[in-house]
Amino acid sequence: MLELSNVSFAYNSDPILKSISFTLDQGKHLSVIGASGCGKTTLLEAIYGLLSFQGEISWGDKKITKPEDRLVPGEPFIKYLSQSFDLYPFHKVSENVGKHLKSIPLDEKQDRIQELLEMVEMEDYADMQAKYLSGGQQQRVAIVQALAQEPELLLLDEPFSHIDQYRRNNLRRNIFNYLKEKNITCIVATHDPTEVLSFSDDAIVMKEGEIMAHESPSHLYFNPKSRYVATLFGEVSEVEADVLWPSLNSNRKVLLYPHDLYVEEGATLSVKVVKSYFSGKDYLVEASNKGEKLFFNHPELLERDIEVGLSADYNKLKGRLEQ
Ligand SMILES: Nc1ncnc2c1ncn2[C@@H]1O[C@H](COP(=O)(O)OP(=O)(O)OP(=O)(O)O)[C@@H](O)[C@H]1O
Repeated sequence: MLELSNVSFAYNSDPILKSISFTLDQGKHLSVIGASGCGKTTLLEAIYGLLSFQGEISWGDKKITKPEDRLVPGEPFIKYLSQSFDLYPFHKVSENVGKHLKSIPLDEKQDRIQELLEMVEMEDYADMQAKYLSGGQQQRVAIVQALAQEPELLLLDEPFSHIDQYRRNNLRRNIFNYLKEKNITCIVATHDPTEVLSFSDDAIVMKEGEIMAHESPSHLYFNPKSRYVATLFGEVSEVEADVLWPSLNSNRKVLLYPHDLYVEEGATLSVKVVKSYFSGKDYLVEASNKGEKLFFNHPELLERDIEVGLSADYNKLKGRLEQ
């Protein structure tokens, strides 16, 4: 189990991590999400042992050391994939992967390199020098380098950020399924809601160096405690509950995702359409209500300036009323 207790860190006088505590069981996958600059990378660096943090981090009975305690900073049983890929540019892709397979007999090595490259759909590039790879291809090789050693704990910093949408889904399935099979514990810093919702057992939301929420992804999604949390999953509207459900007689507000709102004749929430954005299966409609921006999904294009009424299902959303 990974355990952080009261971990704090500052580069100068401004604290970047503020008393972070959580545990993560072996084999579980945790997403760390939050606005840019909230401290996700710094958290991964502290766990890997690259920073002189305060507090304590342990993996089972091993304490994570700090840079001053080691000749080469970083723990050998952890693999950290940072946002820079660090490939050897003049070496072939297969050699870049092979370097991370040190304790494997030579006759098994080629098969293992092939198997790993297939997982990220890079087997056709095995003999190419890394310097000729695109950014996304380099990232795919860096991912398999991280997997090659089968670490006990894997730390991934935005691991699919350079990979096109078309490949990303397949790669994510391959990689996270592989990690589960091998019982490798994993922490992923990400901005991508799909990584949180589809591939994590747990999620941590960070804001300005603090943990705002630590929950299962579905609980986080359906019960966001604040607009900040909900916004990490997409567009969010904040509406007075009274306007949507007058009989409630409440001055509380409710956070709504675009799919929570639907057009209904006679609905009490009246909005003016600003713009419709085609999103494939429907439109994301931006609208305005007394100067407040709102978003809802609609199956057809709605022209600018038309007025529509919007409803939302109270029974489904009552848990989301602000306290
Ligand atoms: N070497 C450094 N010296 C001083 N400040 C730093 C240094 N590295 C990072 N920071 C600051 O620490 C804060 C947290 O940065 P960090 O990279 O952890 O954020 P992040 O959540 O990973 O952001 P992003 O999502 O943009 O990658 C930022 O304000 C950043 O400017």
